[in-house]
Amino acid sequence: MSDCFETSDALVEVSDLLAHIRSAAPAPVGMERVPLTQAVDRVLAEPLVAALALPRYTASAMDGVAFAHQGQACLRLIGEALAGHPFNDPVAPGEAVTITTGAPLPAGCDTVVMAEDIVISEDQVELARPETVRKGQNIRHAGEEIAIGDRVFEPGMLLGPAQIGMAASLGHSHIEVHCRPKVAIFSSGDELRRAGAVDDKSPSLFDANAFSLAACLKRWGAEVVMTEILPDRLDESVVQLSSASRQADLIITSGGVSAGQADLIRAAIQQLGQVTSWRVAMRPGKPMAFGHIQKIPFFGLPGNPVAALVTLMQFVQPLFRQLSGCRQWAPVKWQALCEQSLKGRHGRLDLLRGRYHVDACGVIRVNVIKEQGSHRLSSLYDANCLIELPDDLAACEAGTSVTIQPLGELI
Ligand SMILES: Nc1nc2c(c(=O)[nH]1)N[C@H]1C(S)=C(S)[C@@H](COP(=O)(O)OP(=O)(O)OC[C@H]3O[C@@H](n4cnc5c(N)ncnc54)[C@H](O)[C@@H]3O)O[C@H]1N2
Ligand code: MOO
Repeated sequence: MSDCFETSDALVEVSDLLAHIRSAAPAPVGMERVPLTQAVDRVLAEPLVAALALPRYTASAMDGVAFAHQGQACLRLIGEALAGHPFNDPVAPGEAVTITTGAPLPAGCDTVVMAEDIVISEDQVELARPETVRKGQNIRHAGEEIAIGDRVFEPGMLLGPAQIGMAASLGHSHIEVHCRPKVAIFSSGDELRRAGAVDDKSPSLFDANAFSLAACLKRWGAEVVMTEILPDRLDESVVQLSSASRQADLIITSGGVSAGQADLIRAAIQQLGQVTSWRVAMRPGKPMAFGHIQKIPFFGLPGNPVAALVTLMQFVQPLFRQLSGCRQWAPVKWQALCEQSLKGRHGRLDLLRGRYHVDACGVIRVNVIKEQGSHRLSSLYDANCLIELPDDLAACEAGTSVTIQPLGELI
């Protein structure tokens, strides 16, 4: 890693910090076999190879009648084929069977006409519009979706409901996934009290960050192994962080990382490992620190509650996804027309809280939230996106196209 990350207190550019974090990320955590019922939002650790074809057999796609297509309008009904109860005899030309959706197509049949387009009287079937019938219609062919031996999913895939349904269709009751990365979360500051504790009326405040950060990480699939408050004492912080480094795959602190006399987090990390980057050219989030204790990555997020969550989304998330084994993850970004002029600060990427909507012509339009203070958590839930004002712009006019990060995709 470059000296700039080790020694300089200059602001690090966002793209440089992201590259540094990516290169410093450890290998993905180990794997475990879990029941499919617990696999949603987990990351696949081994390829899923099909031992079966899908569909498993050639079947009807409609409720109706099956027969061999020869242009005829009238057929003799000889039986029925149901999903789960196939018709096992061959069907001769001129004959038909009633059939349900998903029932195996009997031998001799190649076409299905749906029930709405036929008239049945006793053992006769009349096709209402024979001229519209195409040979082979309404048939699902064995193996047309998945062939035996196909690599259906590659490792690194995030498993959603459709992938889980597919794994079940292929007969898997369990699946090999990466373990949940273990995360230790600390809030730093003598002013902090744990929600639920007695309010001692001193100028104290309830710890918001441990809860908001843990909530976000759990959504991403973390196992949060501890959430503790660190006092403004170096020795105590060193002991607790050291203990966390023996239990967690990732350590996150919030607060105590800027330039005040009680900002001890960087000093604690320097005793145990290394801070390789401090202060990023981004607002909110400037005082963020990154480093490691032994091989365990460490993020020192700023204490202001919005800054803590925004830096979690921007910098912790990419590393967390790598740690989880995700191979394809990238942040979602859209272009939107800004309806107001925007003000930021030259030399920093401003991430303004905004609200986007899609207008009647399908254009995404965005407005900035009035109050942007990074202590105001309400600015994050009043918003539905972050608006990027790049570091080479101090302002932009109304009507400019800007990049937005939809919050629904981030947290
Ligand atoms: N001289 C400087 N002062 C400050 C700088 C700077 O660069 N130089 N940066 C400012 C920015 S930007 C931010 S953000 C804050 C972050 O500083 P810290 O990370 O050291 O955070 P604290 O000072 O401990 O706390 C800041 C603020 O947030 C409240 N807080 C902290 N933890 C929590 C929590 N878990 N839940 C709720 N609220 C929390 C804390 O009480 C403070 O009000 O520094 C600026 N100053
Ligand atoms: O990280 Mo701070 O939020 O810019 O006040």
